[in-house]
Amino acid sequence: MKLTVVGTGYVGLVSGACFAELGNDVICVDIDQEKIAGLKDGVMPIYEPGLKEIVDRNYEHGNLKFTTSLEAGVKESDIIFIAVGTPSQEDGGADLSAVKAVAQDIAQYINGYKIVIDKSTVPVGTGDWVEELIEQQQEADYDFDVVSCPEFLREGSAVADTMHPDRVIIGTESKKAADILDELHQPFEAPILHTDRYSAEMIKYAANAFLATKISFINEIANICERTGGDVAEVAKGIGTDHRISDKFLRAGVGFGGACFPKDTKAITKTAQERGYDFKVVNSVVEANKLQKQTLVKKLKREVPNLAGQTISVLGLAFKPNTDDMREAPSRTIIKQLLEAGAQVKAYDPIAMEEAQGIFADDIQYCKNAYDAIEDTAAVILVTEWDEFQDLDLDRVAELLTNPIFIDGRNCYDVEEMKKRGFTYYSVGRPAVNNRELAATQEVATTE
Ligand SMILES: NC(=O)C1=CN([C@@H]2O[C@H](COP(=O)(O)OP(=O)(O)OC[C@H]3O[C@@H](n4cnc5c(N)ncnc54)[C@H](O)[C@@H]3O)[C@@H](O)[C@H]2O)C=CC1
Ligand SMILES: O=C(O)[C@H]1O[C@H](OP(=O)(O)OP(=O)(O)OC[C@H]2O[C@@H](n3ccc(=O)[nH]c3=O)[C@H](O)[C@@H]2O)[C@H](O)[C@@H](O)[C@@H]1O
Repeated sequence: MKLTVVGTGYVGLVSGACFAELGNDVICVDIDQEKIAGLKDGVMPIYEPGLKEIVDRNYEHGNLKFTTSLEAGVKESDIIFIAVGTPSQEDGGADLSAVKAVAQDIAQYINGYKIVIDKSTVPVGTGDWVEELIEQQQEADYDFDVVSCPEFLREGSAVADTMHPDRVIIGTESKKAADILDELHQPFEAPILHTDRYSAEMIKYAANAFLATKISFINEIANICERTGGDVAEVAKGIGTDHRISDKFLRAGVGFGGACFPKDTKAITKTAQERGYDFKVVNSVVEANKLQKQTLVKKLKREVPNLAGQTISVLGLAFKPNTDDMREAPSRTIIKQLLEAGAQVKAYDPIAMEEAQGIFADDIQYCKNAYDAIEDTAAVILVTEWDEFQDLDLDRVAELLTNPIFIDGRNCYDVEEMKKRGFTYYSVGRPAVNNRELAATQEVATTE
């Protein structure tokens, strides 16, 4: 089939490349000329494992094309995916200006029956006004259908998620569009759910809000474990074996970040509020997440109450491993807190260093590896659980630190092991190892 994907970001590029890989002719359109020129030269605008191979292969084969011309994209394809960004506005609502711009362009260039698919995450009802806009602004009277097919890929595993989705949602009441889209999605061999357009739009927000709720829930259980005793990893395992709960998305940590959970939780509460409904659960999820991002520096301050003039190392800047995306990354809150307290920051991330320079400029020191970041610092804060941070040479880490203080935001290390090695070790929802208290206990033990 002939497809056009408008917006060559994570979703547009990955889904465009995957549809091409499955034998379709795909045109990827973007207004960003530099991005399109780079893609034509084989330069990926994002770091995503496995993506470059698929893009290169299909570009060379001629069934994946890149252009800035939406006119060509609309005229040459029967199916047009809208995959532009829908970032948060100041009030938390979704900024739909890019979706509107694309809808206007589609109206201008439509030249026959088209299926316009909204793949961007958009509030319920967006499909209605996209349809109205195209209907009112097109010059002729071409038939078209507007369908909601939300995307569920995760960054870092986007290619695998796209190729093997848990399900495909097709939100339309048009039988013609549904039949064509069934055929398009057949090769994914995934369950296809047909819904009306409103439900499809809501499914996306409900899914993200629910997953975010699981994370904030387990983070709060972790915070309580720290006060009562108990190990949150054991608790997560204990509740996760109940199939009704499942063990997925129950890793306590430093709060969720990224391009979607933060913005989509705010957008769904905003939509509810606009309709006179206070979405209490998700409002609390947002609030709990904001506080969670601040917990690591609070733990550090228990050991180093005055951070002014101290140098602290931060391991991991991306919001999660296997991506260079730093949108709403917890590292940003942590570094801001450290700088405001007068500390200096040495940071390292395996992939996101360039991205980080665009954000922190000269405010922090960029290091060439984890050990370089740790050297001569008063404490290390592990923020993103990249593989290479889960297997550090701990003796070397202890030697390089001026104080063996290790704040682990992702529970990468074993508490007993860290105790044995003499670290002051704080993790999330597990017992802390505090050298001062340890020394005191040992003293008591010796005197007794
Ligand atoms: N990033 C992710 O993992 C996921 C994102 N989503 C949703 O998909 C949508 C897209 O997200 P991302 O791919 O992350 O966005 P992005 O910000 O990475 O990319 C959006 C692209 O759209 C382009 N664009 C903006 N206006 C345009 C226009 N008028 N014509 C052509 N191109 C235009 C931009 O230049 C940019 O390249 C959002 O609604 C997001 O919530 C859904 C699932 C996963
Ligand atoms: O709408 C979107 O854009 C996407 O948002 C998330 O995907 P993504 O943000 O790429 O990454 P996740 O793996 O979901 O992680 C999000 C955040 O939650 C955190 N997280 C995740 C899982 C967990 O158990 N604990 C936890 O703290 C991660 O560290 C990260 O900061 C969803 O998982 C995707 O299904 C969805 O398509």
